[in-house]
Amino acid sequence: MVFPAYGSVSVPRYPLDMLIPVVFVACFGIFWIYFHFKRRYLFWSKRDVPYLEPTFPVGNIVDIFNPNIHFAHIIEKLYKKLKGRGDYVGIYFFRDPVLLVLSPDFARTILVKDFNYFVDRGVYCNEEVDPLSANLFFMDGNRWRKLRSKLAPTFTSGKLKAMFHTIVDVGNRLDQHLAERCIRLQRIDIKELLARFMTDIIGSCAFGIECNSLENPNSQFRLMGKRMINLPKLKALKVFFAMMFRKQAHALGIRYNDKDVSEFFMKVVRDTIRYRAENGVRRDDFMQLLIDMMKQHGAGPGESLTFEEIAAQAFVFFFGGFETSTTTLTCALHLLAKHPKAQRKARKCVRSVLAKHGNELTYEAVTEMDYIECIINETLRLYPPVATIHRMTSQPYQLPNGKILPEGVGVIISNLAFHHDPAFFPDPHLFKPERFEDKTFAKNNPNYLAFGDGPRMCIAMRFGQLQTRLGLAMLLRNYNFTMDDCDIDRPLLIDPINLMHGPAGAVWLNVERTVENK
Ligand code: HEM
Repeated sequence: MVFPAYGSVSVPRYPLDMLIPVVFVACFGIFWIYFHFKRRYLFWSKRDVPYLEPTFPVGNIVDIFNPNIHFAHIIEKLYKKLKGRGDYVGIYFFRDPVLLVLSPDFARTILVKDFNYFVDRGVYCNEEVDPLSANLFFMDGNRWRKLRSKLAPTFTSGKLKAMFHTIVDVGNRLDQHLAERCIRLQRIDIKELLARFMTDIIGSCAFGIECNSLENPNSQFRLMGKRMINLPKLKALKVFFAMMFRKQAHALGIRYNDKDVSEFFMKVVRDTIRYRAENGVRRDDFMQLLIDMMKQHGAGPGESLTFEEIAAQAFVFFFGGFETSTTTLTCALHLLAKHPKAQRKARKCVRSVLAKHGNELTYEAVTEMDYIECIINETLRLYPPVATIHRMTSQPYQLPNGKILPEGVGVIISNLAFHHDPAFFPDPHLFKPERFEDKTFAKNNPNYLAFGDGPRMCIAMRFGQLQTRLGLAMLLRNYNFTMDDCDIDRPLLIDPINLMHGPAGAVWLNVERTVENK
């Protein structure tokens, strides 16, 4: 064995000559990024668009690193600051120019009149690693157009009527569930209860599956729903990175849905399709309509709905359906507990319409409950679950000042800011369902964008309205909702990390079965 002589052992060196190139490369990198950003920051001035001076590297969204503020509130804050500078203003999300729309009329131009220039939503998705992201919400261009026209017939009033009894069945189970618990006053986390209720409705309507999460809070569908909504901080950061840096996120293969969540939904869809085919089962639900579409459109290449496409649409119906409607109903009940007079009026409306319909909750009865409609509209005005509307130029677009926006520039519309602007809704922070008593007010109002607008507005608006109205009617018919005195003046806190704009944590209300004339 040969031992090296002490004198020949080479002493490890951490020398300056290794450090210097590293520091040099780092400095060069930082300078390069800095100048790259600075060049990008000339985008709006070159196009004579009024803009807000950006700060390197965050642009105009400095608050993005504040973990206590929701993205929709950051945009609302910018709107308040910049309002009065015209129809639109240029801002920057990190290095990317984004057009912030300041007037509802210009919002309508983008969403409706000039829609052909703004077909894309421009949100990140990566179909290769995450097949469920190939859904209507994320898709762009011609693929979106084709899919939208195929899916639109899913939500006609005829189809909704056929599905109505499925929703009522789940509603009856909710009634029974509460009846057993609320003979005397009970304090209930209404958000959790409604999330389970909505999971059961959407599970049934989108997948044709009895999730039974009302009875079993740990049902797999409920757990999956929670996983999609309550993002851990690291995952939220990843999603946020993907939104801001789409190309880089694509290259890194970032996915929204965890692999096991994705596999769970794919398996449910596969099993459902197989079960129905083998047993000749048909149901009045979205899944059946999707399966029928797979058969109908199976003619030409590119025309058929593939299994992955079916799974992705069922998934977006589940995700889009349960969280938006849970948030709406939770906020509505919270507001009604704060405003007992409005709650009594709503209950009276439900009971008097039901009396006319032989005490049966029919489709026609629910659509006749005008005051319930006003409450849902006012709730969505105050708390829109989708609180920013996104578009991206899908071809070069000439701005009203004659300058051209190239393809791929983001556009953001803050429906939350419009809804809270006293110029459009006097006393915007007060709960006044009566504002919507004139039925045309919500329909033709460019300031009210709870479901978006134009060809890309919420495809399931009528379904969302139906299930929230029905849920509210069922609950108000037999239950009274109140809150403890100490909670009356406390505002509803919004969860800053959730992609949707909805309440943070539990929402506790006192629930009690009511007597007929109360
Ligand atoms: C109260 C309930 C709901 C609200 C407030 C709501 C709101 C919205 C909004 C604001 C958009 C974006 C519109 C735009 O960009 O112009 C949207 C899109 C969408 N929503 Fe809803 N939604 C609700 C319920 C539902 C339900 C129940 C489903 C599914 C069953 C659903 C599925 C979708 C889909 C698939 C899109 C994308 C449409 C497209 O890009 O073509 N939503 N929703």
